[in-house]
Amino acid sequence: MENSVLHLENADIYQRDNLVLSKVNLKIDTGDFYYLIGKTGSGKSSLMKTLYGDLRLQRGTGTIVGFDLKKLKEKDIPFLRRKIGIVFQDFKLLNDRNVFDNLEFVLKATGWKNKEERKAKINEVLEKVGMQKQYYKKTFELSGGEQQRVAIARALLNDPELILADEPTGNLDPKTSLEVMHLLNEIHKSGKTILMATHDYQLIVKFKHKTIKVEAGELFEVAQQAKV
Ligand SMILES: Nc1ncnc2c1ncn2[C@@H]1O[C@H](COP(=O)(O)OP(=O)(O)OP(=O)(O)O)[C@@H](O)[C@H]1O
Repeated sequence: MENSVLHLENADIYQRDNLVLSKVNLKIDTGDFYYLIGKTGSGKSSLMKTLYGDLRLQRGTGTIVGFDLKKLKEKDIPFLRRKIGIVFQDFKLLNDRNVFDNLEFVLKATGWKNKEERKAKINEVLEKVGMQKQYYKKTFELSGGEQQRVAIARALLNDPELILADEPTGNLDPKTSLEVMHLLNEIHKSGKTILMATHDYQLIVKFKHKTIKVEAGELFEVAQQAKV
C-alpha cells in the first residue's frame, strides 16, 4: 500500500449538487503513467479538481500523496499542492512576468528562502524542459508549446510525488503536442508518476500507457490505445 500515491475507493465526484462520477475506484502507484480519457463533459476535469483539492470529496474515500481527501481543509491545500505538480491546458502562467520570475514566484510561495538555491532549482527545471536559454522572456513572447514547457518546469519545482496534467496538449497543434508529450514521457522515465487527462488519440496511439476511461458517470480501466 505504501507504494500507492493515489487511492480512491467508491469515491463520488460532484460538481455542486450534480453527481458527475459515481463509485470511482482507482489506484495509482509510484512510477505509473495513466491516461484519463473520456468525451467532453464526461468528468475528467471534475476528477482532477477533486484530486488537487478544488472540489471536495463528499462520499467514498480518497488518499493522495499522503493526504486524506475527505478530511482535507482549506489550510491543507497549499501543502497538498507542494507534493503534486499540476499542468493545465491553458498553462496558467503569470503574463506580467518573465519565465524566471514565474518560477521564482512559486518557490518563494513554497518556502524557498535562499536566493542561490532558488536560482539553481530554476536552472535545473528549465534545463529539463529545454527552456534554460529563454529564462528572461515574458510569457507572451513564447509560443504555446514553450509556455507549456515552462508550466511543466513549474510543476517540477518541488519534486512532486505525482503530476496531474489536465489536457496538457489541448491548446497545441499536433506537432507541438508530440513534442510536449515526448517531454512528459522523458519525465516519466526519470521516475515521475503521471496522470494525464487527454482527448488526443494521436498521443494515445503513439505513446502507450495504461488507460482509464470515464463514461456514463463511471470510471474503468480500458485497453491501451482505447478510443476516446
Ligand atoms: N462549475 C460547475 N458547476 C456545475 N457543473 C459543472 C461545473 N463544471 C462542470 N460541470 C459539469 O460537470 C460535468 C463534467 O464536466 P468536466 O469539466 O469534469 O468534464 P470533462 O470531461 O473534463 O470535459 P472537457 O473535456 O470538456 O474538459 C459536465 O456535465 C459539466 O457540465
